[in-house]
Amino acid sequence: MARALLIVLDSVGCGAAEDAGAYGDAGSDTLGHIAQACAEGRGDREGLRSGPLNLPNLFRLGLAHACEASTGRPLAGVAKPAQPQGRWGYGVEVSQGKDTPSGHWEIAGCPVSFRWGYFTALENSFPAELVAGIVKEGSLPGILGNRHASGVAIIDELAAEHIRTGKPICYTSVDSVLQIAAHEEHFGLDRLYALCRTVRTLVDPLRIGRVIARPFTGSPEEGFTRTGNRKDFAIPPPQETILDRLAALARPIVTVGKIGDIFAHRATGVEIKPFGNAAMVEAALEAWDGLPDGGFCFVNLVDFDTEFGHRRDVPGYAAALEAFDRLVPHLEAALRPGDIAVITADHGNDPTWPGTDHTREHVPILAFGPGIPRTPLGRRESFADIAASLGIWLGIGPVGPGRHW
Ligand SMILES: O=P(O)(O)O[C@H]1O[C@H](CO)[C@@H](O)[C@H]1O
Ligand SMILES: [Mn+2]
Ligand SMILES: [Mn+2]
Repeated sequence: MARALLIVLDSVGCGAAEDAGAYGDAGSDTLGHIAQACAEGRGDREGLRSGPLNLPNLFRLGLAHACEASTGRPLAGVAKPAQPQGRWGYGVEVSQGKDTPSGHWEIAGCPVSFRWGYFTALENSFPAELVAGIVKEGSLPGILGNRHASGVAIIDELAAEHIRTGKPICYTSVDSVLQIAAHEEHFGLDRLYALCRTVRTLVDPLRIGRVIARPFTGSPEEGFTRTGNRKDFAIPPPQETILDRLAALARPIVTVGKIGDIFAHRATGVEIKPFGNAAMVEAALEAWDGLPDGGFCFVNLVDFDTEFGHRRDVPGYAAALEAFDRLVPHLEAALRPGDIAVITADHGNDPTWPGTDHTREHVPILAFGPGIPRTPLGRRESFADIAASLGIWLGIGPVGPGRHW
């Protein structure tokens, strides 16, 4: 029986979607602009990387073809192979929102049909009643922040005051999120998680997608660093996902990285959560090796987004792509006859774009495996085509409203 390996490269978009203008993102292009910057020498960083974007394995599977089909422009500085060895295409998001849950749920066969709640005010972002609720239910002396912010910057700015006062740092972004940063020792990690659970119930009526714990360590003298203990408290997907269908049929499921959090731990099987892209691929390969027939392994690689997209770090993003590319042959070697692997993304996060938020983009879709034909997938009108197709591949029928390939 077939097995399926689905890898989401978090934020690796391949060109502005037709509706990107409604998100302030017309012209954004995560992969295209990284390739362009690298071709022009703006992707160089001493000791890290230099030169044109070098992704020989992903290009061999059809990534450059997918980018060009999405934007109508070739990737700068990249010679694309004449005949890709994978099935390549790109997906268009139908859900309203350029956030991680929307992208992942749609990939899993559950597009988001409702509108998320957002905290749109840049300052004093949280309604007064909500702040009062957080303070009361969390037994807190108050909160800091209460505005739109980039996570690393707001910790640098407010961590000392947080330690002095015991007030957690609460902030948001253009996404449907309420993030809480607190010091692992001074405030306490378990206490931060408990606070996030409390706040989760408070923001449920506001349809906020995620409450995110952002623990950090350090001191004013040595500086502060976010740790790997980030935890997302998401609302569950509103309808069946491919995970639900597989779990109901007692199929083996392994989820790696943020997947468990994103699906509110519903039908997420054995959850593995190492820190960092390389460790996640390694853990996924190990789990895949022991995954029985009919099994599904669903992986999210978050570093592209968190470490480089939101930080608007082009050389860092390019280096992370190149590091992943070097692991692709290991993924290919791990596929047996009957297996399929799909590499895709959940939204864009163009590191050359103004601001620090996600960008509304198409995503690449690369499918490969020993028995997979090399015909193009073309343009897919929903990310949900992935769940529909993997459902068929796994013998459980198409899942969700997508059209299978
Ligand atoms: O700046 P940081 O804290 O990384 O926040 C980012 O992470 C959040 C969740 O992905 C996004 O909404 C974005 O604001
Ligand atoms: Mn994401
Ligand atoms: Mn993000």
